[in-house]
Amino acid sequence: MATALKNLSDYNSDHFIDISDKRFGLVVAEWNREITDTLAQGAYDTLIKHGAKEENIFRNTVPGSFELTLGAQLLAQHEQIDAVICLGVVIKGETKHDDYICHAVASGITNVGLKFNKPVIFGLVTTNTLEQAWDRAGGKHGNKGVEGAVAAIHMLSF
Ligand SMILES: Nc1c(NC[C@H](O)[C@H](O)[C@H](O)CO)[nH]c(=O)[nH]c1=O
Ligand SMILES: CC(=O)[C@@H](O)COP(=O)(O)O
Repeated sequence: MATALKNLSDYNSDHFIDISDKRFGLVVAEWNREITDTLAQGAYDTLIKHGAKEENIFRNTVPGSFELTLGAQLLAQHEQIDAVICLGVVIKGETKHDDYICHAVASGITNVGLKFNKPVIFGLVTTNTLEQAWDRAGGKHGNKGVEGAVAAIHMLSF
C-alpha cells in the first residue's frame, strides 16, 4: 500500500520560500481532540521550524470535521491570511456517516481554496480504526499535521 511506504513527516524543504511574513490559519476539529491536538502541534511546530512567526499563526477550533469547511472559509476570506490548514480525524463508525463527512470536507475545502485563490490544506485523517489514526498523528506513518504545514508552505512557494 502507498501509505506503508510513505511517512507523512518526510519532506524536502529546499524549495521553500521565506515565510516569516506569511500568516497561517489552523482550523482544528474537536472530535477526537487528543489526536487533532497532536496534528495541530505538528503543523504549528513545522511552520515555526521553517520561519513562521508565532503571532502569524491563528488557531481556531470547530465542533467536528464537517465544520472545517466553514471554519476554513471564515479564515480564508481575510486577505491577510495567506494559507489555511484544516485538521480533523474521522474514524469509521457503524454507518456511512464518516463517508458523508469526508466527501463533504474534501469537496468543501477544495472549493474554498479555489474561491479565495489560496492554499486550503486537507489535513483530514480518515481511518477505519483509532490505531490507524494515531499511526498518522506522530506514529509509524508520521504526522499529518506536519504534512499539512509542508503542503501549505509548498503552495505558497508555487
Ligand atoms: N464522527 C466524527 C465526527 N462527527 C461530527 C461531524 O463532524 C459534525 O460535527 C456533526 O455531524 C455536526 O455537523 N466528526 C469528526 O471530526 N470525526 C468523527 O469521527
Ligand atoms: C464517523 C462518525 O460520524 C461517528 O459519528 C460515528 O458514527 P456512526 O457510528 O453513527 O456511523
